[in-house]
Amino acid sequence: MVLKAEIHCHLEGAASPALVESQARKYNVDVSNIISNGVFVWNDFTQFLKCYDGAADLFRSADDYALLSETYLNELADDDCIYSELFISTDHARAIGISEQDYIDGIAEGMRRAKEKTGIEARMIATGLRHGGPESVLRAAKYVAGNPHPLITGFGMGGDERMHHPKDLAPGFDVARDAGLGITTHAGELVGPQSVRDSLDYIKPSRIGHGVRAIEDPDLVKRLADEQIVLECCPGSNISLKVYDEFEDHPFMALRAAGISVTLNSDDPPHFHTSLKREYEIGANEFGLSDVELTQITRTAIKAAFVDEETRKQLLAKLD
Ligand SMILES: Nc1ncnc2[nH]cnc12
Ligand SMILES: [Zn+2]
Repeated sequence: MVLKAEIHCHLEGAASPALVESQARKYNVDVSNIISNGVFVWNDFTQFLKCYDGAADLFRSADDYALLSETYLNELADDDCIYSELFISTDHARAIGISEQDYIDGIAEGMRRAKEKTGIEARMIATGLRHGGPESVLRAAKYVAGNPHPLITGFGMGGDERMHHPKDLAPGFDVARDAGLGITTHAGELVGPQSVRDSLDYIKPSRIGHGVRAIEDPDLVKRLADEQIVLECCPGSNISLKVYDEFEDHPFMALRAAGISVTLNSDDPPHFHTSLKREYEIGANEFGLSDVELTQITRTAIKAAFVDEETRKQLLAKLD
């Protein structure tokens, strides 16, 4: 049995079609535009984001969010996951008209219940939405910096990487860093190496979400290895979004061979027909990783986690 850890998963993107359909019944909403035959439907990244927002729109109270985080974390724990970092977005709270505080308290309550039941440790990474622009990222950062929560330990950014330059988005990350939060950002998923380089220069993260397209530039690969930047790789997501056609084209093993710290993650599991368990299976079956090597990947994730040192020590001890 390989113990697992996940440091890149979007909470709203982890809601299963069954859970979204049950929420749709609760709020009497038609979801046939985003779910067909029990599967999320979208064709490209832009449509995926719309589908994601449609699912997120059905979580409308602290109780709904507690149910969502508890359900996902219990599933993870069943698959031998001991640690999970979930991307959250206070923009979603604003979109559904609940307070940021209710949104965060609901998620924290779900985390508490899952931990009580399974022992799984979890933290939140607040995110700004890139396509919302610099002001919206700054607003999200200011909220979490001004309202510290013990389970919010990082700040990141998702959304459309094709929009806005990291230089313009950096002020929000400066606020979050000054508040003591760990920093990560999506880059090198939809856009090539320049996006990763600009993110390193201006956003100064210790981790990059995806980052896989760095492989297109050998100097950047060396920089990522030298600076010990950890990549939150999500191979199933990359295949689903057609960043790569086949797993044999995926650069996971090449990045790893170049000395970069890589991890395995599910991103938005039901949208990409995956789970953390399946990502580890991809590691074994497509990339040829042994159980010892997969456990090393879990260790890398925990070493890179945005968590206090005592918790990190306890988690690492479980792997020995
Ligand atoms: N794969 C992804 N890339 C960028 N933003 C996202 N938000 C949710 N999933 C995402
Ligand atoms: Zn992501």
